[in-house]
Amino acid sequence: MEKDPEITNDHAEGVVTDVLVAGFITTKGTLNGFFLLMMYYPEVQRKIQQELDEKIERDRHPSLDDRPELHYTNAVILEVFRYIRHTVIGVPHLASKDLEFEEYTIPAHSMIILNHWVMARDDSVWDDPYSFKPERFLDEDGKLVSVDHRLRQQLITFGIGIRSCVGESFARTRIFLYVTSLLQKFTFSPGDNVLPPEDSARWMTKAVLCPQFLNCVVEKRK
Ligand code: HEM
Repeated sequence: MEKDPEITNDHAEGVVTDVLVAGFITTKGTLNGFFLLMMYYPEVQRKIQQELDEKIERDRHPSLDDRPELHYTNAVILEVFRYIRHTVIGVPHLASKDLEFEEYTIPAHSMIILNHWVMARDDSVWDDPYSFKPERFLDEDGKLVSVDHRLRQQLITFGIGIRSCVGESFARTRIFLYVTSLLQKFTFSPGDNVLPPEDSARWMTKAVLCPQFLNCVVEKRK
């Protein structure tokens, strides 16, 4: 604003709101969902910790270089994206010209909104879509299926095309680092707390879906 008089308070507020809404709330929502599911599925949490113990020594912090080795952990993160699907719909787009798609004609200037929720639960794509199954992203050798695998192509958590999420790489790397750093050192359990519903359809609807509350016990691992 100091250098360019055309940049106004409105622009600055817009950028801050974008980063807060598009960046913070979405990433926080994924992490809320992730740790909530770890409490619903303690055996999944244990398997991640086991993988971390095998692949990373306890006195070394996990880093992005460890990412290709942590197949199970990566599969769980992907399944959390699919299962909670907290960014229910995409950002509205406008058809720039008349389009033909299957039996539909979409006139120019129509608003197009992707329904991520339905896509993440489409039973013609996902086997048993209402179950939390990280193994669906692993092959028979327990390795993460490659990015061009049918299921990973169908999981468009961050949208698709030139207007897809600009924060995708930032979000994916931060989520990996949070998850691995925390589970390497701590175990999450409900203790005496009541957990919010596992089903994200019963969470609060804000800019994204988020659990109403999340209280838990965090214990240092021995
Ligand atoms: C788990 C975290 C995140 C999820 C699930 C997510 C998801 C999405 C989705 C579905 C879209 C719409 C894409 C489309 O319409 O095709 C989007 C757009 C966007 N995201 Fe993210 N996002 C996340 C994190 C972030 C972060 C960390 C930032 C920035 C720091 C960010 C900034 C944006 C912006 C600016 C757009 C609009 C892009 C455009 O219209 O060109 N997002 N995001």
